[in-house]
Amino acid sequence: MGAFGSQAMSTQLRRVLMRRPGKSLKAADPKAWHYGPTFDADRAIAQYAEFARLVEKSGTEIVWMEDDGDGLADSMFTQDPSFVTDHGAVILRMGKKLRLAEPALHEEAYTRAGVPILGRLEAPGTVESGDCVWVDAKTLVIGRGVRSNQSGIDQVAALLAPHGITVLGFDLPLWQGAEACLHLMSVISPLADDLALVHAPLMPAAFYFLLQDKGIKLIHAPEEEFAESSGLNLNVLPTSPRNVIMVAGFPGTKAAMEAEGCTVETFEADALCIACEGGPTCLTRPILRRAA
Ligand SMILES: NC(=O)NCCC[C@H](N)C(=O)O
Repeated sequence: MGAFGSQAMSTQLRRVLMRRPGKSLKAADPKAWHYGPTFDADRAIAQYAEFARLVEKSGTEIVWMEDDGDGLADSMFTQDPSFVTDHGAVILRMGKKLRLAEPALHEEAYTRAGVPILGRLEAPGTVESGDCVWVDAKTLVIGRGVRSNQSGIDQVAALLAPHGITVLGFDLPLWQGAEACLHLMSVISPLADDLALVHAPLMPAAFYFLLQDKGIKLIHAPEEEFAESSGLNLNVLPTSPRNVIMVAGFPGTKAAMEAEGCTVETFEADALCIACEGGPTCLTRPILRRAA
């Protein structure tokens, strides 16, 4: 059996599922996929390679899936179709219809990698893991919004309850509409057990107060950088507590994290993350996070 278990957001990343963009991204119709004006598949592929290099440099093992031209352009965003608990992987059901085939690809990859399957979501339930945040090892928050619905949240809660895990659902706003991508992780990136980067105006109020009650310090990312990047300035991947990878070009956000003791690495991602609406956390599905 392969190593797995990830009921944390910033503990040392050891093993991660990623899918290298290729033929499907090159063939993608930007209008159909809701990709923005800076989309350029060849540049996106090159920017992804640099991101993968940074992940590997952190000492993380990458379990690879390849894009052989199945048409699933968004499947490089491996954060969303599944998540991994200490008891196995949960295979989700996507809210974005163009992504419905992706969870089956994750299930195949987990089977190859020796990760057991804890359960699968069924229609009409939808949950995308970009909406899921562990606030501690026994509490999973899910943002109910354009991608994740109550049926999906109930199904995840039923799968996790036997393992002593509580699931809390909090409402997200519609913001830029049903076609755009606003996940719970679009408004927060946990950076350490006691620290998170946030865009408070779009946070569910109950979630904001829960983090405050838990004594988690919130860094408020500069509003103008959030607006300029459609939120990709704060989609930051911790490879270990206070060691993070972010999209280049947002000096105010970077400085705010450095002021709290974070070490920040950046990569150019205008054609990849900004255009395709997903940042470094979205490009990775942690399989194992474990402290030394
Ligand atoms: N967790 C994330 O925020 N994932 C980003 C997914 C972007 C992708 N274009 C989507 O719309 O699903």
